[in-house]
Amino acid sequence: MRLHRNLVFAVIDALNMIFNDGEYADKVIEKVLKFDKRWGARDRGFIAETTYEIVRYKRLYTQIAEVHEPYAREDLFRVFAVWAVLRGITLPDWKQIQNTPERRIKGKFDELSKIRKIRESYPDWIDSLGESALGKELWDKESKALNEQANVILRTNTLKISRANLQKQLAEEGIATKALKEYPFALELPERKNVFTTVAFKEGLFEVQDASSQLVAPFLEVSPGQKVVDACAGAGGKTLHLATLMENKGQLIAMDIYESKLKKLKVRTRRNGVHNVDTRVIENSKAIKKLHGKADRLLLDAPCSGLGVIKRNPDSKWKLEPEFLERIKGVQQDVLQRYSKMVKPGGKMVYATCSILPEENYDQVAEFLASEAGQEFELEKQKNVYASASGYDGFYMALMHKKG
Ligand SMILES: C[S@@+](CC[C@H](N)C(=O)[O-])C[C@H]1O[C@@H](n2cnc3c(N)ncnc32)[C@H](O)[C@@H]1O
Repeated sequence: MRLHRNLVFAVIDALNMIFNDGEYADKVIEKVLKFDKRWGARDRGFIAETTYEIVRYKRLYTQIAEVHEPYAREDLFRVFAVWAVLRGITLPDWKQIQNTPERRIKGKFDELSKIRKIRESYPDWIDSLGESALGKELWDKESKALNEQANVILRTNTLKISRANLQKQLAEEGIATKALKEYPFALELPERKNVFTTVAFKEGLFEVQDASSQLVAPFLEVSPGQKVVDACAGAGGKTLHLATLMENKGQLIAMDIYESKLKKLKVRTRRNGVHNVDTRVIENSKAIKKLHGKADRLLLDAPCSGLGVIKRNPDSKWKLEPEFLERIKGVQQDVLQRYSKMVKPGGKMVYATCSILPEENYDQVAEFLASEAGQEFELEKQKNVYASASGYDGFYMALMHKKG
């Protein structure tokens, strides 16, 4: 591979914004890719993938490069040179990376790779938490699997098209896909492509949604005509999926504390041809009380650490803090306690997170079931999805019913 100066400079700029200015990697990539209109798909791919790879292995690469935060521009070039040497790329004769000690880099890599938290690049606290929560064997696998690049997965909007026909239409638009056997609505792209410019996307024939995330809505066992509440709907990834399972019939109430997210959801419902969604901002407890005892089904797709979706958001490894985890666990239990009252007798509720930590998952459900609010509920089934076993994001979901 030949390195192009302007593309490498774009990577350095991106790393500076992510590591030194604390900006989110996805937003930074979006911004940097706009620097030069002449860049083609390959150039863009190089910038995005190299930046993400360096963010993923930040601890390993910065330790090999012997640089410390905040990183000067020359430090970021040293980190980049480490990445290139370990990839077996011949370094060009640029002054920024002159005298890169290739043998020393390889030697340090061999030495530091013996230590999991450095090899897989996790902060100390996440690495010890992962091992104590999941056990050494599972965390060894999971910490590695969460560093793999996430493939693009689509969910067919079955309100408009079947999966087989969507696959055909995308093929006509030059997008090859593979139907995933165990995920009835999913198509996976073997090769990364921008799917948002396709006619199929503009017509609302699919949404981009990880395969594990596609397991959540079916777990709630909804049917057409029901009254379903999605209480942490955000921009509506799962709301849209619930609407397809309800065949656009019945009432689907999408709630969130942020109006801005619900606005994005509305745009998506229009594109998807979804007509049964009613959005409600949770400004105070009134919005919840109004629905006490009314819902046939309730989805609590709770805010969480996101430790299951590190593939997609590798910078969260460096942004997440123990205090945030403690705070979010409080929100998770509060949501279970107060929002569960919306379920009517005989109704069902799913509590889900994109975390792999038992303290955000089963432990929360167990605490809820043992509390006064949980007395009327029984756990029907639960599922832990690990990236190392599924190849997709890490998730947790628990289905509970309220006694009739
Ligand atoms: C995991 S995200 C939801 C993702 C969304 N369901 C999807 O599939 O695209 C969790 C959501 O909970 C919202 N949230 C945080 N605290 C909340 C609360 N107390 N009540 C309701 N929603 C809350 C966040 O704004 C965020 O959108």
